[in-house]
Amino acid sequence: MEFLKELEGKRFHDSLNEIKMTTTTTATQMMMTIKKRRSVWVSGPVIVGAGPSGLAVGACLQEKGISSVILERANCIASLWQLKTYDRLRLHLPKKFCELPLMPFPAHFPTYPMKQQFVSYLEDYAAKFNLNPQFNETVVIAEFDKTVGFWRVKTNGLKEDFEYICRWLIVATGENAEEVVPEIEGSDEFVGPIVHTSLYKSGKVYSGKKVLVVGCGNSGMEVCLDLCNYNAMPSLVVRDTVHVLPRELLGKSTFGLSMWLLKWLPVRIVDRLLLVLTWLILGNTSQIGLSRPDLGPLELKGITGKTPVLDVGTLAKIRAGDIKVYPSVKRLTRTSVEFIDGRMEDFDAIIMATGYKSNVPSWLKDKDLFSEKNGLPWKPFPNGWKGENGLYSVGFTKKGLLGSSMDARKIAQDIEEYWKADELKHLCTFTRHSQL
Ligand SMILES: Cc1cc2nc3c(=O)[nH]c(=O)nc-3n(C[C@H](O)[C@H](O)[C@H](O)COP(=O)(O)OP(=O)(O)OC[C@H]3O[C@@H](n4cnc5c(N)ncnc54)[C@H](O)[C@@H]3O)c2cc1C
Ligand SMILES: NC(=O)C1=CN([C@@H]2O[C@H](COP(=O)(O)OP(=O)(O)OC[C@H]3O[C@@H](n4cnc5c(N)ncnc54)[C@H](OP(=O)(O)O)[C@@H]3O)[C@@H](O)[C@H]2O)C=CC1
Ligand SMILES: O=C(O)C(=O)Cc1c[nH]c2ccccc12
Repeated sequence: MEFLKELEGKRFHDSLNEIKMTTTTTATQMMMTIKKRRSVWVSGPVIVGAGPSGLAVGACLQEKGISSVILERANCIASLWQLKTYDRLRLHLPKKFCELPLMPFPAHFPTYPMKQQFVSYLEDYAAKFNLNPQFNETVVIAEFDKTVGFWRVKTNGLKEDFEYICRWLIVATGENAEEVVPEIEGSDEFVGPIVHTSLYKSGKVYSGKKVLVVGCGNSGMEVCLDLCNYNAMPSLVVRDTVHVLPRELLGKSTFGLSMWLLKWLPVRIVDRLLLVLTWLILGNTSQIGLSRPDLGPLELKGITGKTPVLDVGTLAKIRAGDIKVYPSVKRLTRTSVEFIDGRMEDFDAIIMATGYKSNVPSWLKDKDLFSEKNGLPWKPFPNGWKGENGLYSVGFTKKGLLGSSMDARKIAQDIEEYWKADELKHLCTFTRHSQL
């Protein structure tokens, strides 16, 4: 133990030589690797995250002749899409609302591209703009060093740890960085698997099984449908009100139609129209356990960020009795689930479709741009993209990929102004020196 204390002391005194330890049961088995944290000076911005948002801002900067360094904890771009989503996933907004700046989707892509098509678009996008993220590097601390006027961004890598020193720091780690898994009484007792939707690929492994899906956002609703298609027996926990809209209305995408109507009409009127049209197509959803919030879908999205569910067939399955709807879970026992209305039912597996959260407060020391409570910018859209001292945020607008593109453009434009001013300064200095 003394040995450990000594090491801790050394770690404290030696900030550049980070010491990493993994301990097993005995001191003799103690393995120790000493990892040096190498400092890297970056003349352009450092972008944290190589999802669509990080790539979008990298491309916009590149177009202006500004190279950036992109740091990514996973081993690939768009890790949310490649590693944490189910097989049948498609964009649920038409492609024209999901394309990143400077490169449209290929014309042959369908209106709602499949996951693999979206990923291949992103790969082509990264290649076109020569974006080569540093993979397997997790940002663990980023803080502004007032004494020198630069950001210090510390990463942990597989073999080496780094400290990047830069003037601009762009946060692109996303609204969906970490899974939210609420604690449920009796989880330890339940004998079946309890998995988050980020690990769900398809219903194949659940064929013939009774599965409880907790959460009725877009993930929970679509996972239920997928389970039905693989002959599993899903039930859905709906704890609160929810807006379910058809993906298309009057032959147009609901999202596209909403955006068009919003150009002419106030949000409340558009919501009214959407709900009347929805009622004609989907009928009364409260009869099947899905009551609607008092606020309309777009007004609610604007105020709370809660995305309406875009139905792709789940409602019909609920109506047909293929998916049962339950209220909140009270507790779990070995094989069954007790609901708050007193009903009990046996289940083989539980899928937590309970969403995600930002991880920014866990690594960004600055507290001015992002709230520590929810890891999102304090200021609502469209004002949350810029902080102090060269700090920016992209993709935290609750407006999907369209929001990411808007942020990315603004950030690149803003940095370009400083960049040009710097170039001018250097030019002046150079001219002065050559005149001497
Ligand atoms: C299932 C699903 C479907 C969706 N469908 C749509 C849609 O159809 N249309 C739409 O507009 N939006 C959609 N969204 C919204 C979604 O937020 C965007 O699609 C998009 O992925 C957001 O991109 P992003 O780059 O901001 O975040 P992400 O895609 O989450 O990328 C962030 C990256 O940052 C990395 N990272 C996180 N923390 C660190 C760290 N500390 N150090 C280094 N790297 C880190 C992550 O590994 C990740 O690769 C969907 C979301 C989900 C979950
Ligand atoms: N095809 C597509 O393009 C898809 C897009 N998406 C997008 O991905 C993002 C994440 O979606 P999703 O994974 O569905 O997460 P969401 O955050 O949208 O939904 C989480 C759901 O879980 C519920 N919930 C949370 N905790 C509990 C609990 N303890 N008990 C019961 N219910 C609980 C929430 O209820 P409450 O509302 O009451 O808090 C909510 O219904 C969204 O932006 C979504 O639109 C997702 C899937 C497909
Ligand atoms: O998929 C998401 O969660 C998004 O943020 C994009 C989105 C889907 N449906 C919407 C309705 C209003 C605004 C954005 C979206």
